[in-house]
Amino acid sequence: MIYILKERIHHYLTLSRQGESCMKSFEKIPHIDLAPIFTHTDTGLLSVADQVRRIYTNVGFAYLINHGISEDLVQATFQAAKDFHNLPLNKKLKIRQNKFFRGYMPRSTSRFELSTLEKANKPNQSEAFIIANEVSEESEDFKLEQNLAGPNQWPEDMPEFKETITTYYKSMQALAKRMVQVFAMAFGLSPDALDNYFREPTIFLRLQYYPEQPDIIPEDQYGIAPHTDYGFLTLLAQDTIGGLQVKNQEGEWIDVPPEPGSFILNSGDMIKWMTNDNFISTPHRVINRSGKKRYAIPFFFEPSMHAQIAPLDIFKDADNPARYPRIEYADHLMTRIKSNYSIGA
Ligand SMILES: O=C(O)CCC(=O)C(=O)O
Ligand SMILES: [Fe+2]
Repeated sequence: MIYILKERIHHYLTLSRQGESCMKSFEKIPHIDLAPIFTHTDTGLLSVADQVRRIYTNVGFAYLINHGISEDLVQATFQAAKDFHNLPLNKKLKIRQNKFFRGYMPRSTSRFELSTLEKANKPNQSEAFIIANEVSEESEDFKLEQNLAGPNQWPEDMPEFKETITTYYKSMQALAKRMVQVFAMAFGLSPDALDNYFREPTIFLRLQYYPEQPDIIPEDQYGIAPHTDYGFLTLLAQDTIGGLQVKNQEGEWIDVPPEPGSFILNSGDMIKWMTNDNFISTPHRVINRSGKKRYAIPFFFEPSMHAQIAPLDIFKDADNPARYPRIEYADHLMTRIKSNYSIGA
């Protein structure tokens, strides 16, 4: 099975390199039905991997349906996000984001300054509650207080909040791990070929809140300014308000309207890096023009801090040498965080 996919991907990559300039850009976001990956049949997995390859070499975003996560859990998590953001400011500030990036991020403390994308001069009009992966107290990073290795912070007296968020986190982690296997197959590798990069995955779960913005919004005033995600993949739940847009190859901003019951999956910079630019990491942004509060819950699944990331052999040959050097994931992540946030160890 793997062999067939490998042949196919080589054929496809040759074609897409030849036809790069005439590849049609996208105008809407495609769907991926995940039901076949839970039936564990080879053909089912292969057909999903095939769609993943087509979509993430071209669009970089898709709606996932039949993903196996209960809608009740998603709704409970949105309710928890609202409960948190409705707390009085002084309570939220008690767990203000620590130097490990965890806790409450007030408005105006992040902006995305990326040379390759549009410049954001104004801070993002959003707030967040952030938890990240637990790190062993025995680890070097924890002892040295580096690479965001430190404790999560939870609001006082809200045990059910912690329980709901933890349950959601664990469910999303299981789905993300499965999707890494699907991506491995989409790369033309065996399903477990990428597992080593995610032995101690770097994970961020953010409860994002975008307040109502005034009717007239200056050009460069965003809920989140244009950016690409730093890691490997992001699984996003958004509420019914809308406002997320992604940029196609023509430079047009395409809406990603809410579709209840689905997640959005987008590929991050590490997928682009490991595939030597064969897969893409698509710029996106949020502008909340609805006149209402917007909530969104992105789950970021990223390589282990000390994973070594370089273009994979299958994406290199004499005519296509590596476009990126080998890096340690922590170096990439910390550089991005330091340039975009007013916090970070
Ligand atoms: O709020 C959203 O819909 C997207 C958030 C996002 O892009 C991010 O947090 O990286
Ligand atoms: Fe993002």
